[in-house]
Amino acid sequence: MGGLREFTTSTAAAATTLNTVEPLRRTTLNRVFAAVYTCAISALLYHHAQALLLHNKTLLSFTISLSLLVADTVLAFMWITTQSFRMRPVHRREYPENLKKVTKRDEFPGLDVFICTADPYKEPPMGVVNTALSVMAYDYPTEKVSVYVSDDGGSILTLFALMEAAKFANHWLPFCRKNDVMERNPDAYFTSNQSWSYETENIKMMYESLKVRVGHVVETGKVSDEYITSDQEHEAFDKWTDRFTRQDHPTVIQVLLESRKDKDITGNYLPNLVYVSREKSKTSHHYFKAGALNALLRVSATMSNAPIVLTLDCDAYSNDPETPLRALCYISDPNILPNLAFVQFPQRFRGINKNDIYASENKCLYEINPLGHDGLRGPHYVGTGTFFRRRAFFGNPSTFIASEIVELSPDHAVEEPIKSQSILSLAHRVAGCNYENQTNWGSKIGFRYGSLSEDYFTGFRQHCEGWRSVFCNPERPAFYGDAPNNLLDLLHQNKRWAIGLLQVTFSKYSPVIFGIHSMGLMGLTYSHSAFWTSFSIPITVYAFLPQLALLNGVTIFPKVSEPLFFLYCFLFLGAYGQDFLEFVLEGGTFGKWWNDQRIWMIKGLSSYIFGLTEYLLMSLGISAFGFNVTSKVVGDELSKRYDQEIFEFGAPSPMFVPMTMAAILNFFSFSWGFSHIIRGVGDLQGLLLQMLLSGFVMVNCWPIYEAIVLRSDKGKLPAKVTIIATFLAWALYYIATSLIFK
Ligand SMILES: O=c1ccn([C@@H]2O[C@H](COP(=O)(O)OP(=O)(O)O[C@H]3O[C@H](CO)[C@@H](O)[C@H](O)[C@H]3O)[C@@H](O)[C@H]2O)c(=O)[nH]1
Ligand SMILES: [Mn+2]
Repeated sequence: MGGLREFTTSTAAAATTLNTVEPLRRTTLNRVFAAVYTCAISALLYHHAQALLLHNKTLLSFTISLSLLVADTVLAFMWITTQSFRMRPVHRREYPENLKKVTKRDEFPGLDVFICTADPYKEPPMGVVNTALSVMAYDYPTEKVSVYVSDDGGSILTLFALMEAAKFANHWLPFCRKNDVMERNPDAYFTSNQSWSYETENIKMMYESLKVRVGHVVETGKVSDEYITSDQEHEAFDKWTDRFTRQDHPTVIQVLLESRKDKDITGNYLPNLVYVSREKSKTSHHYFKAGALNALLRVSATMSNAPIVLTLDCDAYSNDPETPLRALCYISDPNILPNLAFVQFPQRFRGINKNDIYASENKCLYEINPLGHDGLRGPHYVGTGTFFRRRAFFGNPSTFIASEIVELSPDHAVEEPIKSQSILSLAHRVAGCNYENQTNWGSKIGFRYGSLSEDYFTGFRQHCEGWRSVFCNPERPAFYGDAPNNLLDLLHQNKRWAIGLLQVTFSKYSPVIFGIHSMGLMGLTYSHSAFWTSFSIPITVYAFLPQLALLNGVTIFPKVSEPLFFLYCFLFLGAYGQDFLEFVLEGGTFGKWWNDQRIWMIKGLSSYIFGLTEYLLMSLGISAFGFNVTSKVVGDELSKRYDQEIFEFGAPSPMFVPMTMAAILNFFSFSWGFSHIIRGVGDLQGLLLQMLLSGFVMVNCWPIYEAIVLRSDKGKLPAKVTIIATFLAWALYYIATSLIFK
């Protein structure tokens, strides 16, 4: 890593500002509010405990007090964990224009880009091609850039697409440079660019014909001879023998472009482009994406061993060619560098509809909470858009852990050309599926194993080791990816995350114990995500219990005349109000916030409950962990409904059942309450809060009512789900009424 050190000192010599950091103005207010809110929570929990200990004479009052105590304790705990990122939020800014002033481009450190893909049908090869081209065309010395694509799908289609990309890069890279193109993802460029010239027309035609060839190959599922132009390509495709399957195949490493050798049409060097499909066998564990990334860490070490590594999901294309320079503004800062593990850019998504109906932007996770993390040890690693220092994968900032062979060490210099026999055979060796046996990979070095949320776990372990990270959120989004575009995909994705988090929560590295012990408040930020699934407890309680009580005319909240009534109002409005303010202050709109809180409720009634259940089953050995890749394919009809902001249910799934039950039950309880008010019977004062709550849940459930009653399109709620949910809601009412409310 000599290269990185020299680079730092030379820039440090010039006293030019590369980055600034500033506390957010709302910090003091946050702290005052935290003190007041803590008192309010304590008062409420005291009230519940008292009710439970002193006044519980019947099964009814006991059940109610206990449920409310448990639900509110969970909410209180989760609220406390959020304080960790409200205590010291910061905004950073970086000045890449200054970097250009003080450093010569040929002093920039090398950059290895890792792109992961896993399934040519859920992750169309054209998407991978566009992502690869967008980073190959970075505004960065091309001979310092190496792009490695990991293909866990072991697909000849993806390899073919990348070969085509390599040929197209010859034209695309000079075109971008010459015309100073911002969208270096060709697809995005041709969709948005309106000004035409002969040159543009020409390159567009090339791109279109590439698309046709790749499309044809993907459609037929094989690479026919007409598309193979050289013996080298033949040799590569010949590796796909009859015995080759995605779960069982030898390593395939194909150098598609070699920098310092391959030149584009204007005579400039091209970056390295390497296709890697690590060895797979049915008898060994592959650790999903973490395993893929570790294989890339090693393969890239043998070939280019750049000190900076950028990890990207295959859909996360670059939207700004300056991005590596922004990362360098931190990496080259001698005040930050010694402990710096990574610079994290937020995940941003293309094609989100106006009010973001599925809250796919995940604004709190990707944009708001990281500001708070950044005032402590830095943002969590979110899997993509992350510039790592290679050194951060080998031990803590002061103690280096060597890997088993010297060639994989971060300061090992690669002397030979990457296509040389010795390099290629070493690269194959380190991509083998038994290579990691009896090594520290996945436990002490590299990306860490043991969680389906490998990003969360790896970043967490690095922070525990004493590393820090930096959050970089420039105005022009650095990367754009694909968000799930239907409800079920979203719920499945969140279920996977939930399971991944639980694997960490209940490991020996649990954030609440190990995390808080090793890094205090920062550990609390990780505890917040670790217990996401626990939100399902209060959400379930508040979606069903007050409503069942209402249907039985039983009051469970304070009357309007009692002081406790105002405590409830304050707690509710305080939490929602603060959440709303943060959302809007960071550029959100009311519409998006509203959907964000709705989706939170929906996840609580599906992803989290099912994630928890599946985690338990898996821990008992009843089912196995799997990584279900999120589809990046968009169907026409589906995307039309998405653009109209209509919820997509479509396929019948058990995940829809609890939320539909809640919708039905809240409708009936609200109607019951309403009819009693009209008739002037019942205790309105006592039942008011329950009525308000039912009303609130109903407004949130509006898309579900629509999907049950008003719609006839393919995305409506399947009748099967409605029937089962109605039956279960009725059964719940019947059981509760006859056992508890009798
Ligand atoms: O065995 C596998 C499974 C997945 N992937 C890749 O992992 C990435 C993320 O998969 P995706 O289905 O898009 O999951 P998301 O939930 O959308 O991804 C988020 O959550 C993941 C952890 O669950 C992180 O790895 C991602 O970076 C983060 O964007 C994709 O590029 C896949 O190709 C692999 O390489 N190998
Ligand atoms: Mn994804």
